[in-house]
Amino acid sequence: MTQDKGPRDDRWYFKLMSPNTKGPKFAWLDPTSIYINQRAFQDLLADLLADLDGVEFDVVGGLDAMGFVLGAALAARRDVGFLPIRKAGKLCVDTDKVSFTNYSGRTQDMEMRLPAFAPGTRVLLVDQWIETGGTMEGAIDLVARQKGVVSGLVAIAMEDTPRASELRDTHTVVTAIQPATKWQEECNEQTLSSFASYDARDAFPI
Ligand SMILES: O=P(O)(O)OC[C@H]1O[C@H](OP(=O)(O)OP(=O)(O)O)[C@H](O)[C@@H]1O
Repeated sequence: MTQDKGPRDDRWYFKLMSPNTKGPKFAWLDPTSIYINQRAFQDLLADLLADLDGVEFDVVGGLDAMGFVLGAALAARRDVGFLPIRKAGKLCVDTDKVSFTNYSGRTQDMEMRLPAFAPGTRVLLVDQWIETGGTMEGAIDLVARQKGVVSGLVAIAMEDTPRASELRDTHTVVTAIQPATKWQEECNEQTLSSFASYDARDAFPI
């Protein structure tokens, strides 16, 4: 059931997120349009940072590719370093590797440099969006294997799929789309009512 969270349920910048125009091989949603617009990007960061208040971490681990944008911005604001977790075959240093399957059903490999941090390091994992949770689970594994501590998971949106919901039960999760809001319901249905009036020009830099 929808829970009215007042202004928190009405984050104006969600309306800038683009629908898929390329068909089922692609994600249903493209949040990157939020990044284009200075006001939207700053408001998104401010909302996430407000909810991260009290969450302690030593480094932000950003997931390839779009988690780099959000993760690096949050790391800079919180004055910590940034650790890229990359799709396989890109890093020219020693790496640890996991396989994961994401929303597309494709199995891919993901790598993190080895070593990346000392045991006990607190890592905040950031990705743009979580659907099945497969990608995030892979990143959690990589951190655990180097004896890091996952201090939280951050994304713009996380669908209430079974594995993603399990992540909410087992970790501190901060998402711009708040659980039990109308945006969350729409996200679960993989269509936003704002798509009907979507205009790419609304996201243009001011
Ligand atoms: O929860 P899952 O089902 O695993 O899917 C979520 C992943 O898919 C999207 O990225 P994508 O792989 O499309 O790559 P991109 O970041 O390069 O756009 C998203 O940013 C997550 O990384």
